[in-house]
Amino acid sequence: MSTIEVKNLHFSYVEGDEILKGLNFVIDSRSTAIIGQNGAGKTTFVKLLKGLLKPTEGEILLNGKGIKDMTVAAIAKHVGMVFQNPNDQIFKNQVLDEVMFGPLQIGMDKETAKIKALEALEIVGLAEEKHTNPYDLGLSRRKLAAIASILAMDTEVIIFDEPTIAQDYAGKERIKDIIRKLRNDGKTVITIIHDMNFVADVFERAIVFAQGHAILDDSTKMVFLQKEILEKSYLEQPDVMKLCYELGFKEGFLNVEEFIQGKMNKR
Ligand SMILES: Nc1ncnc2c1ncn2[C@@H]1O[C@H](COP(=O)(O)OP(=O)(O)OP(=O)(O)O)[C@@H](O)[C@H]1O
Repeated sequence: MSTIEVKNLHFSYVEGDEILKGLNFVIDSRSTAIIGQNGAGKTTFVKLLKGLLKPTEGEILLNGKGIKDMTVAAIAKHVGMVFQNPNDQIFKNQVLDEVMFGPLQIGMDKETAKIKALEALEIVGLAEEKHTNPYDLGLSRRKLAAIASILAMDTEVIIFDEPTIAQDYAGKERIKDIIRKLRNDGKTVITIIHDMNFVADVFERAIVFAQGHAILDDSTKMVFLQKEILEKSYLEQPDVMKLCYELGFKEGFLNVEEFIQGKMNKR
């Protein structure tokens, strides 16, 4: 289990226009969703975490070491990131080669890289497609191939940027299982996401970014109970929670399973 400490983190692309205005939190073992309206600075934050951008002030410590003192290649051995658009990530002609590329880049030997790649393809449900050209896969399965290529690197930290875009129900369920498995395997999972129902189903912690600050940071349930603050940040509660309030229930249930469980317990 790795530790990530974010200390007084500031960032500006353009001088005088701060995007991040002093973030402070510690990422722990809980699976964490980062939510917030468009332009809130979520992607900027994860780019800082990957070392692709440098803070203008403050720092991020990975296992106690300042990220700004590490090379992007050194950070890549610890932090893997699945990009929003798989086309930004995929460039090999065969799924297996694509999924082996990341592990080889971070110094894994060929044999281990192949084993890790085949395992990862199994996890995302693409074992049968190892010889397929990734561009012959539809967008949702291409995205799963991109996820496999990061899983195969076996990094301690895995970041997903909008994993559910272009996924149908089955794809979303598979990605939920992947995130739960990673978390249970002791990986640190951080996900930028706009789909609040997905957040409610999977993540243990939610951090809300707004105007350069982390304005809420708590268990997913506690965050979603802050209806007024969420509305000010142009965020919605999950559908089941909204429905329960509309129907007059006092409790804030996150999803169908929790609702059924809560009602059964009262019988
Ligand atoms: N390379 C860049 N140069 C200048 N400004 C940028 C650059 N990249 C992002 N920005 C600006 O920084 C702000 C934060 O962008 P960022 O992509 O981090 O937000 P986000 O919360 O990830 O948004 P979204 O949910 O739309 O992906 C936005 O106002 C954006 O226009």
